[in-house]
Amino acid sequence: MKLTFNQIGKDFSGLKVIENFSREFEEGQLVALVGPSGCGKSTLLHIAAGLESPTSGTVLANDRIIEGPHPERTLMFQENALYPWLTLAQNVGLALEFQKVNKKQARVQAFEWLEKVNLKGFEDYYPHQVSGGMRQRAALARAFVSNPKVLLLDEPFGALDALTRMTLQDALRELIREVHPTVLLVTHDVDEALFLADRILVFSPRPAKVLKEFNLTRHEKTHDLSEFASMRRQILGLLGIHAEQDDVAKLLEGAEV
Ligand SMILES: Nc1ncnc2c1ncn2[C@@H]1O[C@H](COP(=O)(O)OP(=O)(O)OP(=O)(O)O)[C@@H](O)[C@H]1O
Repeated sequence: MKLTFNQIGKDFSGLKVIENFSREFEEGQLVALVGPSGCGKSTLLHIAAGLESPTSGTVLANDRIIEGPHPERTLMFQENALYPWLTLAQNVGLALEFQKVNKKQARVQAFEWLEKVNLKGFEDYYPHQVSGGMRQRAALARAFVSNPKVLLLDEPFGALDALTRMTLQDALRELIREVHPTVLLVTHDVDEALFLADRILVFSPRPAKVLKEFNLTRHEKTHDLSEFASMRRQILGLLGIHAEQDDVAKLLEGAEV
């Protein structure tokens, strides 16, 4: 599904958060949104999800104006949003039950998707009985089970350690290859953006404006991102950061390093 942002502006009680944002995101593309904390990246996702209305402009999903949430556009957050009183399989299946798939069929599909994210054998565990990485795997399964046309990921792996994050990035890439949604990914991790994205938009401080766009479509990527060293330097430079890579995520999150 193609997403088109047409001259989007957004104010919150007079606070200008987004100004004149226009971009087209082609079907199946993964576009990373990178920028300083509070610049308006999540707000762009919420507008695409139909949870917020723009103050000016329109967003189109294919040729239809987005006027509210729709199951074909799925939002996933950093904090695992699994229901603690449901098992992993029930959490994943629930997304289908909301769409009127019967319980038995939903359970079968939940098991299939949990297997794809390496959680075979944990279907009947509750969220508190598995690790944070496993919870995010289950959240990925839940995001993909209803075959979304658009996936809006807001710092999905931000709370995980670096190693777990990388395995989750691999899992996400596999799922994307299979389902082929259009993906907008908000991340503070420049390496995550370089690894996953076809395009990277770097935003200014609020009100969010695109400072620069990077195109990575042709690269066949591994976690060895040395070939992107110069792009990484440019992105960090645009964000006003000249630090060792380990410090970057913390700096972007506003912490002192
Ligand atoms: N529902 C809301 N009501 C009022 N103000 C809001 C609302 N949502 C966001 N804002 C404000 O809009 C600005 C941008 O917020 P947003 O969450 O989009 O930034 P962000 O770039 O995603 O930040 P971060 O990287 O820290 O998550 C902030 O100043 C925030 O306080």
